[in-house]
Amino acid sequence: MGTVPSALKHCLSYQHLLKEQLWIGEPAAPPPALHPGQEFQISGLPDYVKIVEVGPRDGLQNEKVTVPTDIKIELINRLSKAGLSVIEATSFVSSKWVPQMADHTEVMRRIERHPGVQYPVLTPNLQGFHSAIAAGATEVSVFGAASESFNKMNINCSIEESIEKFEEVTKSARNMNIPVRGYVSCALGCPYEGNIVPAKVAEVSKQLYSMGCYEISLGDTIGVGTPGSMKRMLEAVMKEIPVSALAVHCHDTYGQALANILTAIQMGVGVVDSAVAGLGGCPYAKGATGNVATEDVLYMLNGLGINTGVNLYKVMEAGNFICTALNKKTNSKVAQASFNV
Ligand SMILES: CC(C)(COP(=O)([O-])OP(=O)([O-])OC[C@H]1O[C@@H](n2cnc3c(N)ncnc32)[C@H](O)[C@@H]1OP(=O)([O-])[O-])[C@@H](O)C(=O)NCCC(=O)NCCSC(=O)C[C@@](C)(O)CC(=O)[O-]
Repeated sequence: MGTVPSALKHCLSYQHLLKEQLWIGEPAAPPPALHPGQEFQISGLPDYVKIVEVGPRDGLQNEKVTVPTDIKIELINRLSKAGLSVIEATSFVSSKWVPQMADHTEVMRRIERHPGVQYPVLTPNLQGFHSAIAAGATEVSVFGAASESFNKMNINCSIEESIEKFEEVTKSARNMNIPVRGYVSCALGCPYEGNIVPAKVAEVSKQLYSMGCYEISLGDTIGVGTPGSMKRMLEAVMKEIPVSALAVHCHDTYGQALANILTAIQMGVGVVDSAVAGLGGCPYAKGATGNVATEDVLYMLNGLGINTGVNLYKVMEAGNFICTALNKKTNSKVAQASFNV
């Protein structure tokens, strides 16, 4: 904001904008009446998009300094009050591999659970699944990849071996009525193999869907995708899986995340993963930056008249809380503009 004249800054002050309906999380305003012959330029948009907030897990897992458990719990509690219906809380992985998530049990036991909010956790195998259930998880996610090299680096087994482990998890989960979500990482590129063909993404997605995952989240793990590659990948996956069961999970390394999400929702995808303050990165994808910021996704969706049920201002406050606790600057453009940081 350094070169913006102060008069303009005053015009668009945070206090002023907060008074606008868009900013306080009220249902999106109905579109203005059209003149005869006038059409909206953006077609095929849904009325509602579900946001899956992954900040407490994907966002924090990559932090170098151990984040105190109380801070994680407070973050989740604040997000729960913002109207989000899904908050990915932690992961039941090896603490030798991802030390930041070692307090998973305490997090799950101590968070305030709000009615209507799901708190899924990552479980790569049966061991993680049983620990998660013992800690009170009522929804889990398995996480595979469309790249052999990434899968090996991330969960120490081949894609085929991982599918066998995930089948064990989904079978146990089915017996306990626990919903399972499936991730496919490297859907638009891999840090070790580069380009990934859409057919491979479709193949792994189909395997996860066939074993009972109710939703498949397609991860642009290193944020290299563009609307073009997103469209090609989704076309391939949608031949195998109904679009109603798909989600997109975009990192913003190359600044393409919002454009990619818009492309996905125009193609019928109704679920978007994002992280408060754009926190994040994957420990096994060096150089990849954070997830797309929840605040920025909400701002875009509000502007499109798409309802999410989420209060943008409360998410911004939660983002401010975690950034202050971590002593870092938010990656959300919306929060930067609003708080003048
Ligand atoms: C998957 C494992 C556990 C395999 O790890 P492994 O070493 O191959 O496992 P193992 O079965 O050979 O067991 C070795 C040790 O790990 C323990 N172990 C075994 N399983 C568990 C478990 N569930 N929880 C806790 N401990 C576990 C097990 O008890 C044993 O302990 P020891 O006897 O040596 O003391 C390991 O590779 C791991 O933890 N990897 C970390 C994966 C991870 O969290 N990655 C980041 C999340 S994925 C992501 O960010 C991408 C995503 C989802 O956001 C989407 C996108 O952006 O694309």
